[in-house]
Amino acid sequence: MKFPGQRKSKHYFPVESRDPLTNELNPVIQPRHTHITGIDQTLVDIEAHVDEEFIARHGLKKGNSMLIDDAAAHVLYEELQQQNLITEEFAGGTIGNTLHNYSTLADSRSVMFGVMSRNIQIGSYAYRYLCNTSSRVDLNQLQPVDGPIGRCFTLVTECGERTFAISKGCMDKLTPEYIDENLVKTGSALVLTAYLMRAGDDPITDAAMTAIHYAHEADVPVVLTLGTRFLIEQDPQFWRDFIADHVTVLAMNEEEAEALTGHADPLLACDQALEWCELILCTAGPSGLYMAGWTEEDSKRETSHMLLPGAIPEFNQYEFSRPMTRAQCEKPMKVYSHIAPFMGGPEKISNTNGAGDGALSALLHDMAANDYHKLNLPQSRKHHISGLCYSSFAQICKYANRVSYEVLAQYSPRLSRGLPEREDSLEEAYWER
Ligand SMILES: Nc1ncnc2c1ncn2[C@@H]1O[C@H](COP(=O)(O)OP(=O)(O)O)[C@@H](O)[C@H]1O
Ligand SMILES: Nc1nc2c(ncn2[C@@H]2O[C@H](COP(=O)(O)O)[C@@H](O)[C@H]2O)c(=O)[nH]1
Repeated sequence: MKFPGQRKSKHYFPVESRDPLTNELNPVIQPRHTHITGIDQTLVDIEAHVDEEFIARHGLKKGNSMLIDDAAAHVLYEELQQQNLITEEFAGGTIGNTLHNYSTLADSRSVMFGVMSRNIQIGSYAYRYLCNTSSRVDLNQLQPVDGPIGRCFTLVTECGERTFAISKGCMDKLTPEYIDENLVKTGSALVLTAYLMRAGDDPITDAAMTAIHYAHEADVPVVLTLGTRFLIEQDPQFWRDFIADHVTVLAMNEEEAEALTGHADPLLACDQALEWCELILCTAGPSGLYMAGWTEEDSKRETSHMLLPGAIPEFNQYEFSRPMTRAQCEKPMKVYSHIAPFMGGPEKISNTNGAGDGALSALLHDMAANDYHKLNLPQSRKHHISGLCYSSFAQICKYANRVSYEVLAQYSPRLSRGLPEREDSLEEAYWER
């Protein structure tokens, strides 16, 4: 497990290089490792640059992710091929991307539950999916199916917006027996997407609910990313109840946040959604990102950054506090943080595909690092108070933002490598420039 956020460690990280005093108290020869788990619809992104007329002609809605049937997929694919519009084909799926990016950043194991074609031809989509996934993502639990994985036509229009048309294949055929109870229960987090709930009669929804049940039994945080506003605005009350009943950490963009809460202001949306869950990551495109959560009143920490105006005045006052669940607090108080895009964003953004998933993988890294540190150094001062994360709200914002930038700069939703090694301190080497 790498240190989250590539900054100088004040606590012992990696855990082997500890203070000689604590070594005597509790010698650890081999650190104990942690992992996270996730469920996804196994998908390959087929990226093409098209105009808005193309989107409308194929009955799609700009910015949405829509399911299309085999006939529509055939027509779409034929046209893309004939006009030579396909620019890239790479492994996708919102949770697949998040697990891959987590494993790349943390240099640590994640486990993916999903399906995979039983017979794989070299060069097929299934083959590409496997080739384009980090070897730190454990794919041994995948359920074999007799058919293709899904295809996600990722149609990028001139403004950089991406519209998804999903040809399902067998991506929703995952059954609950393929969810390994022990792996979920021993994980640092279980990560899911709202897309898993739109599978109709296919079993992946039951598989997700089974995993959620295992996670709750073992007190493992359940992390949900909302996917697209179009899905949420169909039935916001369903999602509010779902989050209140099942979700610990919620990730969304500002449009999904508005669909969920009715608030266009991301800060007010976060404030509202905090009534239903414990921690929120809300990305807001060119406006950067917000985090909101709970901390213990008695251990809150004041920021040294400028106090920010907003719908909640000086909302970032305690952003140096660490996120906790309400159950971990005697006197819970709400904390908010915001950050503008790293270095103002890359000079050129060809598309924003996967920027939000990238931010979430950084948050997951911080959560898993906390678990890892606690498992190996339970007596550390860090764990006198139980927290959800290793770092403060402000520090996680920086890290998440930095990772989004990297995804935007490299034209693919999956990181090809971790953050640059020279960036051994975000504050000194990079951030303050
Ligand atoms: N146009 C942009 N300029 C600068 N940074 C951006 C831009 N779009 C996205 N980002 C960065 O990427 C993060 C995630 O982007 P966003 O578009 O909100 O995610 P999603 O893919 O979930 O819609 C933002 O918080 C910001 O840091
Ligand atoms: N599991 C699913 N993933 C989907 C679906 N529609 C799109 N996607 C994936 O989202 C990422 C991009 O994420 P974002 O951060 O830009 O929102 C992309 O790689 C697609 O594969 C879906 O229905 N299910």
